[in-house]
Amino acid sequence: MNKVVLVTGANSGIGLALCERLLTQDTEGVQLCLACRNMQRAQAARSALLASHPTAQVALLQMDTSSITSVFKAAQEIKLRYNRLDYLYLNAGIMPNPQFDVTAFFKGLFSRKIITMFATGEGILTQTDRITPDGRQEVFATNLFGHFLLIRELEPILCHAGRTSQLIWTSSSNAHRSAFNLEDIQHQKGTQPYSSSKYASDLLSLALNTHYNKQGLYSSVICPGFVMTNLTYRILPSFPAFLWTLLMPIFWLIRVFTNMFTLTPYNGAEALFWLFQQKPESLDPYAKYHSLTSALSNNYTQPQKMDIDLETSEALYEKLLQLESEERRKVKEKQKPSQHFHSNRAGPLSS
Ligand SMILES: NC(=O)C1=CN([C@@H]2O[C@H](COP(=O)(O)OP(=O)(O)OC[C@H]3O[C@@H](n4cnc5c(N)ncnc54)[C@H](OP(=O)(O)O)[C@@H]3O)[C@@H](O)[C@H]2O)C=CC1
Ligand SMILES: CC(C)=CCC[C@@H](C)[C@H]1CC[C@H]2C3=C(CC[C@]12C)[C@@]1(C)CCC(=O)C[C@@H]1CC3
Repeated sequence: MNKVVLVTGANSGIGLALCERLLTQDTEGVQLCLACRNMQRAQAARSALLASHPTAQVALLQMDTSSITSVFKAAQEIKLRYNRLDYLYLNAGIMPNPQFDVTAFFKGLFSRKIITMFATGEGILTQTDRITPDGRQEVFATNLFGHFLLIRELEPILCHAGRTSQLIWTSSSNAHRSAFNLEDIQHQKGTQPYSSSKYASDLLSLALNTHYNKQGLYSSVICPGFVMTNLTYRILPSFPAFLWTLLMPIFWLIRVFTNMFTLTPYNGAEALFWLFQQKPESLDPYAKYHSLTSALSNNYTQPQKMDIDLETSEALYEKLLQLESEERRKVKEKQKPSQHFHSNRAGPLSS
């Protein structure tokens, strides 16, 4: 039976490279669904995939992970289209308005933390977040909460007796405990919403394993390394794309010191692809699976223990469940007037 694979943020960068790799390995055996916010970009991605794999099954789905209504609507559509979902890649992500601290960067160059700085971006990046029309912090909503709601909505097709399904989060080496605060899970107060959202995804993955493993659903976290994509190009907006290309020899040199400079989306997708081939029961819920590229350009995947604990992961899970109830209540409130006219029809969000 074909494996059904859904990838969020699949129209570019690491998500698109993963789709290409999945089809290259098994064109006929995979039913791909690209979940994207922009259908024009999604169409372009589909055409590119079909150009190299003309017989592949590639479907498109409109979903904006920052919008509660869009996520609920997309989940309904997925449940109508598929009666099983084998892999759900939670890959869509943003880092809006990044500010690159040039002074900290030059200080870092002459400190003992130079390798860590290049591997994680620690200490040199901050962001200014925005509020979504739903009233949530945009980075939290896009990178974490929209995905959480999607998983909860897709529970019936993810959890099946007698078979397993996998959730695979694209996290980051930039995920730090210090950026995350249980009292401010949306990161309203700080300047590192990206790091906070990625650390929250590490915690949430652990909690999902605690709550869903017995139903055959497993969650893992990967880090793609540092990859040149739209997300990273925006970090230095005044830096045109060709200057990034000119920096490539320096980046290849840095690879001698840190194998986290995977640089291409293909290399960055290594761990995502590797997890596709693993038995989920054999994976470590406390590990982050890193895509790594050696100085000689060999790709491999390596697990590294995450700086997370069960207690914090459970506390975050509880808070997310509370937010979920709030959102469901709001949606029901909005539906109330129209219920008058459609009294006997169960609404898409009635679960
Ligand atoms: N590049 C890197 O070095 C690293 C990246 N990552 C993570 O990898 C993931 C993929 O990013 P990457 O490939 O680098 O960057 P890209 O910007 O190329 O890809 C991000 C994808 O997410 C989509 N997306 C963004 N916001 C939303 C939204 N609200 N709803 C639906 N889709 C959305 C984008 O769509 P659109 O094209 O419409 O913007 C795009 O398809 C992200 O989670 C990122 O945090 C982690 C570590 C390092
Ligand atoms: C020579 C020169 C101008 C170097 C600039 C390098 C920095 C812009 C990068 C060094 C490490 C990079 C990095 C990221 C962004 C760009 C760097 C800071 C990320 C934070 C991007 C998003 C992630 O999820 C993790 C990345 C870690 C490394």
